[in-house]
Amino acid sequence: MKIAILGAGNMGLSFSKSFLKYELIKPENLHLIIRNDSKFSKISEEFPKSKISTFDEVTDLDADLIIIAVKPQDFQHVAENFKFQLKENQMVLSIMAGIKIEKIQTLLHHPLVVRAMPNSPTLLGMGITGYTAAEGISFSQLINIERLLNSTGRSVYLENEELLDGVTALSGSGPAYFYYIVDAMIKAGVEMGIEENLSKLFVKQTMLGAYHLMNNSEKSLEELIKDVASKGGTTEAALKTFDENSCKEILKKGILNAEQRAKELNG
Ligand SMILES: NC(=O)C1=CN([C@@H]2O[C@H](COP(=O)(O)OP(=O)(O)OC[C@H]3O[C@@H](n4cnc5c(N)ncnc54)[C@H](O)[C@@H]3O)[C@@H](O)[C@H]2O)C=CC1
Ligand SMILES: O=C(O)[C@@H]1CCC=N1
Repeated sequence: MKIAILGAGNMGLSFSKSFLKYELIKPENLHLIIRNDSKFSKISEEFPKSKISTFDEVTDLDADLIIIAVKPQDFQHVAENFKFQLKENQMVLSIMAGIKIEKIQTLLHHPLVVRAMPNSPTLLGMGITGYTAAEGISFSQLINIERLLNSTGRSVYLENEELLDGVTALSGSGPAYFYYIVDAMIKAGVEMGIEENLSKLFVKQTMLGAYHLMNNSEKSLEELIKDVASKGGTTEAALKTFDENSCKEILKKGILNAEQRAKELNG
């Protein structure tokens, strides 16, 4: 299989590394397409055997799968400035937030589009991707794509494309919410006089341990909270402040706002 990555940024390169790591493609069969020359030498050092071209240089694209990993805001420009024609049997996999399959099909004049929403832990093979496909894509074509996605972590097929905006808001953006909470905890530690490095260690190990406990427990989240929060104790004092300030509601509101933004990105 030959794969072209249109937009070799964070996600495009994470995907590329996973495909090579799990030997799903040969490095010679990977074609990285970049906006301009500025990152050429850095990328060619990382991918010495792969083909690297700038967008304007590509006049013919010899790939079975083209992964579109540019920002949604750049997509229209990209689609209108293709110097190559997509061939009938080429598959397109978009990981752009918000942009619907129908819009991609229309702008690319091409029916074979799969839309996916990964997240940044794909870099470690620990991501999760929700994906859906245009009508007319065969089961075996879909399985091939799923095999690639699974090299970046887990993947879940969704029948209903509308849900992908929710997935974007939940797991696509999710790592940033997690870092945001971790950051607030580390800063609280520093304010209480704990050295920053130590505060980081306490918080990161707490998140790791709590994740595993949650994952290995039969108990509900409420019960797990109860296990930590002793009556009249410290945790209860913290949770009271969170509830008084509607923390959970605010987090939920933010996530719904992310979903709304995904819908707006389709234009
Ligand atoms: N960063 C994340 O955690 C996630 C991002 N996404 C989606 O992945 C896509 C890429 O996001 P990132 O990798 O974070 O952005 P990025 O900015 O790191 O990568 C985008 C790349 O596209 C390149 N580009 C722009 N125009 C181009 C052109 N005409 N030809 C070739 N390359 C061009 C840019 O130079 C840049 O390197 C976005 O559509 C985003 O919605 C999806 C899930 C998670
Ligand atoms: O923030 C964004 O728009 C992209 C989509 C999900 C994560 N990053």
